[in-house]
Amino acid sequence: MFWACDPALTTTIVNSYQVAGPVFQQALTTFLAAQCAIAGDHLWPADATDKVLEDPNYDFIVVGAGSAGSAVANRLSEISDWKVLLVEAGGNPTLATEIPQPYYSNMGTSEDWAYHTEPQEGACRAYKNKGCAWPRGKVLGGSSSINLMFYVRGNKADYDEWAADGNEGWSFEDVLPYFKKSESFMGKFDAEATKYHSKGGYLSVASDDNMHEIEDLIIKAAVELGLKNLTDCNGDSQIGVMKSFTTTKGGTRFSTARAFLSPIKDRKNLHVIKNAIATKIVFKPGTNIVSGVLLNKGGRDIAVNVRKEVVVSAGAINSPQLLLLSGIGPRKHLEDLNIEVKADLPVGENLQDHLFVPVFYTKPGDKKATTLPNIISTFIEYFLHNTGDLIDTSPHRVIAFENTTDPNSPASDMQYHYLIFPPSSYNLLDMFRKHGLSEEVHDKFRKMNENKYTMLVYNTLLKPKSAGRLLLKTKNPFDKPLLYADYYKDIEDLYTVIRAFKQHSLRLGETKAFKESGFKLEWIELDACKRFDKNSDEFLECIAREITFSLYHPTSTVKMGADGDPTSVVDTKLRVRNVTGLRVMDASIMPSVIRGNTNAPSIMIGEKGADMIKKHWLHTHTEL
Ligand SMILES: Cc1cc2nc3c(=O)[nH]c(=O)nc-3n(C[C@H](O)[C@H](O)[C@H](O)COP(=O)(O)OP(=O)(O)OC[C@H]3O[C@@H](n4cnc5c(N)ncnc54)[C@H](O)[C@@H]3O)c2cc1C
Repeated sequence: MFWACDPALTTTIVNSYQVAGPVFQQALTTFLAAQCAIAGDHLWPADATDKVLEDPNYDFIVVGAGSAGSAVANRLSEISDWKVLLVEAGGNPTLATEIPQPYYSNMGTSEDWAYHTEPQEGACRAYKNKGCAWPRGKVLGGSSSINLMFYVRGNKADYDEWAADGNEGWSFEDVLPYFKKSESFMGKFDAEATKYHSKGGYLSVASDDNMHEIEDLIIKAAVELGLKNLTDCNGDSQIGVMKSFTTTKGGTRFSTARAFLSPIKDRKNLHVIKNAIATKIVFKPGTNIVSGVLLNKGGRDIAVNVRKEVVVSAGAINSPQLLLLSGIGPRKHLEDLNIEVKADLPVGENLQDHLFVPVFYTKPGDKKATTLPNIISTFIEYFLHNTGDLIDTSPHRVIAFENTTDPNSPASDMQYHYLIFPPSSYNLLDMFRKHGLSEEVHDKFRKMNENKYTMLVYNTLLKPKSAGRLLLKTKNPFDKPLLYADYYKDIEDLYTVIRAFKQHSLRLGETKAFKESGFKLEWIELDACKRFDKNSDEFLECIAREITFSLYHPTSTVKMGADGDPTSVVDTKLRVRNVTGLRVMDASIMPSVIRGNTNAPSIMIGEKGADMIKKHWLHTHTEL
């Protein structure tokens, strides 16, 4: 029970403040009601553990209620004859997940799987444990409940490249209807928007006419550097600078839990079991035909049977982990762990991600915004009036895309984000500590941010040539898998980041807009990079290898590919090869990571995958 929604508790709390007078009591009541309205348990489907125990037989079992899984469960349960079970390792969204602005506050909480990459020589060197932080949502809505809410679909070329590699049905033209199907676009429908956006879907996509002065500044500076000012990176062209659309509505985050689960929370044929982990896919004895899933809830094993199909939507880390635990993966790796091999497939290979390296700009400022009374009044304003700084992700909404080798190419190789930290904001939320960076970086960032606005330009490598891999550490489903990011394994990736520094991020300081604003380039003086001249490539390389970050977009570990593609795990209908009754639908199936943020594409994959299942079972009625 979310405490602010409990009438008895609310009355007790309010009554205990009688001495403060009726006005205060009224304010407190409104405050508690607002909290309940934002994140109360009544908003989400109830937990169905009792129903599962009573009758553990389903037509479909969907593992993971994240970006893709929530969409899949919703669409499959539209067929009232189908009994659908959605299994989620986490619980309900919380107040912290639902307030848009302090998104990094969810890192390291119980709503985060909190993965870290394995130490590697050439990147993530400035982290305490030498591995980059890979947060993943462990909550209804999955990573869409803890993400930064940018609504970006990627570049048309991404999908056309997938199709050109033999993934029939996955060109941009093929996937656009599924992006539109999921979407309830809240911006203006001009000619371009009408082509690319739609109103009828579940997912609110917000476009805000208000421009924060810092957003305006960044756009002006980027335009000075030659980028076009666009209104929509999901429109005709992606290359340029713009204010991103966001998955927010009415002052709250619009996760896929809010979009796809909340409106159907009482649907009779959809059961949602929460805080339950799928530990193994089960097969009919002596066959490769899937018969169900083994779950673990609070230490208790629960076997659930499936009549039609299991859909794994546990994300790019947990989906391959579950397949490997179930005997689907590289033979040698499985045999080394004494796991019976069901299908010898390259699960966990081809791990791709977007890394970013920050460049810092600072300007003197007043600490006032981050003093305790100010923070409290900001929260009060949010709860009582649903206005103020917390209602959206302003002023962090600007993004830019460019191709650093060919300015005329329609396909980007770099994306820029710009995050602004008010003076002393580390007191409120220390992004560097949350990510596990060393005390040295943390202390130097604090010093930098003490009396200054600090802008971090995220130089994000969009089309990495390097790929890593995921392996099981042990066959215990509760042990985290080993994540080898292998950033910069292909040295071209490092060169692209350095080019981006020189073409964009370092040049921002030379623009009239930045000069007038007072923002100046400032480096964190890392001991490891001290010996290099700041104008040299060696210095930039050092920075790129020390303070490497993940932009939280791991993909492609259960790669989709055409028949005959030995690197693929699923076919173009997302069916796991050499196994019957099992599909994977989430970011892990992307043949290669798309040039943009990965939430909207994961939802699209869920929409398209669910449609494939419907077409199969409703129109052909054949066994898979
Ligand atoms: C901090 C952060 C910021 C980001 N910012 C953005 C952004 O601004 N815009 C954007 O487009 N993208 C962003 N992303 C990326 C985007 O959110 C993800 O790529 C996307 O949500 C992935 O969707 P998915 O369905 O593949 O997996 P997820 O959404 O991660 O869903 C997987 C779900 O499966 C559950 N699960 C896992 N294993 C099991 C199991 N064994 N049993 C039961 N349940 C299980 C998980 O708990 C989770 O709920 C961000 C991600 C993070 C973490």
